[in-house]
Amino acid sequence: MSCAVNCHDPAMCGTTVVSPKLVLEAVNVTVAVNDISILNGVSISAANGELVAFMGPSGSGKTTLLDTIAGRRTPQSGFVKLNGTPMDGKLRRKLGFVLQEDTFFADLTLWETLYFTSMVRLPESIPKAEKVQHIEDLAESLGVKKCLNTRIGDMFNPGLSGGEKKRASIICELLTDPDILLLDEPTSGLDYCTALTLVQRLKKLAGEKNKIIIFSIHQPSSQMYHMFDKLLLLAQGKVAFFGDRSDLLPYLENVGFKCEMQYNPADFLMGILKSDESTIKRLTDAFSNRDGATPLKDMATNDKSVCLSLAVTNNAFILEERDTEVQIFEHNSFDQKIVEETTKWPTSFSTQFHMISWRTFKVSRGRILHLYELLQSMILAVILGLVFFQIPQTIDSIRDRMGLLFITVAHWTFGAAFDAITAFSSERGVITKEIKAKAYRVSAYYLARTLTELPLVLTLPVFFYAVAYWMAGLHGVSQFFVSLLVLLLSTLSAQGFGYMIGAACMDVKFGIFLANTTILFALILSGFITQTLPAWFSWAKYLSFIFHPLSAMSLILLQDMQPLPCNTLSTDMFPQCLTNATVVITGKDVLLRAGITLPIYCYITGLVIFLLLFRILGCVALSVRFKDPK
Ligand SMILES: Nc1ncnc2c1ncn2[C@@H]1O[C@H](COP(=O)(O)OP(=O)(O)OP(=O)(O)O)[C@@H](O)[C@H]1O
Repeated sequence: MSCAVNCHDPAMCGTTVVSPKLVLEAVNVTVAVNDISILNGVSISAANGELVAFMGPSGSGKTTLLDTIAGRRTPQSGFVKLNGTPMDGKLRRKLGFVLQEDTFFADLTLWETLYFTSMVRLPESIPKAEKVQHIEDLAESLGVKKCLNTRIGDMFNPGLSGGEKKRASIICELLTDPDILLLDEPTSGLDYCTALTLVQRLKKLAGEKNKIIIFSIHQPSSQMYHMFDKLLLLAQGKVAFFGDRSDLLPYLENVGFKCEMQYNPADFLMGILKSDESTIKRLTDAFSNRDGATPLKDMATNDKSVCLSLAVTNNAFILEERDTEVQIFEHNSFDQKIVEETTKWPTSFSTQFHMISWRTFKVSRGRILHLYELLQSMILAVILGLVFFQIPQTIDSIRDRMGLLFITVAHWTFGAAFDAITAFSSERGVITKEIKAKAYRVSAYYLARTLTELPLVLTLPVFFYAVAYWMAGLHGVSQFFVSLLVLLLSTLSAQGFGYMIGAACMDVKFGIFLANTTILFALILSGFITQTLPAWFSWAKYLSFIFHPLSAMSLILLQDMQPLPCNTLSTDMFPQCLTNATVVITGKDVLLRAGITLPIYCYITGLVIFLLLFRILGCVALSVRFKDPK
């Protein structure tokens, strides 16, 4: 396969314009973290049709600058403008950002991933058939059409290759036809030919579709280097050069750094950018103090690659290149429809809800109803069923009944909460990327995620409880269904608790620690482990989200139990057996002893309040997390 590039090929080098002129500027951007300067007065500008490369050693600030341009980081000073207007949420919709890491759902195929993106991020006015065609066209042009039905994969179950994933990330952004495309190290991890082909395609895209394409790159080959229109050299957060690529080597020679003919200019540049402090200081000082520095806005408008004039007639763009060539492009209705929709959410709440539900169901089904999960639940239920097999109707076996209820509720509380925390953390990367790209509303995500998982989350507890309940012979049919309902509500409340912790804690380990500690406290406070809490602290059990379902289930299963005669073993639990050996113990006595004194609706109400509270707080925590940077 030949990797040679014909840079005299107009299609490859890009000379056509199909949309109005755009100038993106970052002016005097300064970013610092904890008083450590990361970017120091960096200014760049780019116009459409240009391919701009950011080069610099690792840690020089390339990603930080891309993040700042994309609005993912707020600079301490300086600003980012598009055509002179400060970038805000609306203008950022014109911008696509391909992150350094490719974050996807590993279990989805490439087709499903692209289909989801196009359905939520493209306006509803575009027919589905057109969206599907758009996916296929982009997959074709970036050379991944053959793997549309391959799953994305991860390190455990590989799917797409690294290069294919990178191109998938680029297609996800290109689907919305952004005017500006930012890419953080799109060639990292790719072999020479794949990387070169990718840069060729970006170059072609910038030229043919008239986009501003800005990307960071570590070590471009000589062929790649000559495709860049503009170049930013960063060293220790300062600009060592920014301008036309063709001006760079003459400029460096002027300030005392001559690149020999036989050198790859990129290697030469990286060599000087990685040299000692004094050389870097010389370079950055020379650039900031350069004579006759061209004002930034002129740097963009004077650039040769945008020396084009644009005229728009009815339904066609007529383009004149300054030289001789005249080209006419049919107005692209697909692009136009996207442009019209840049000022609001691309799709309605119901479409976002529908598509996120569609994806959640596909992703969660494998996770929650995994064969191991089912086996684990069934084995545990059978073991409990055997240990508590057909519990006899005697007073000393009351502890066993309550013990079985306690284990059941505790098991599903821990299970649902931890599953929610870990699942949430595993998809956090994708969600963060999509929400920051304004693909959908946080509320649509949260509602779809919560409702879609309901049937999946509830399946295993139903199987578990059915096996354990009937093996232990806890009670009759109606009590089974009512107590099962309470168990399911309790599981949902625990899942909501997990979502809330997952949304609030960036650190998964801390989230698990927090959830573990809180659930243990809730178990202790429930009154089923100890009843020796001080009287002044007795109200605390109502704060336990486990006390309410346990109390409700105990009421359902014990309140109408047949009266049981005292025996010598029951005197500890029921002091009345001491004074009168002929007395019988009723369900009411048992419940009173366990501190369950309220009617059942009070406990169910308490449980529902916790359920709703956790869900609402989870949604608030997510919204705060993804709040738009100013
Ligand atoms: N939140 C942060 N807290 C502390 N330091 C940070 C933070 N973010 C970035 N930095 C530091 O800022 C510097 C620039 O980081 P940045 O990721 O922008 O570099 P880069 O040029 O993209 O590097 P690479 O090529 O390795 O991706 C690094 O030294 C990094 O450690």
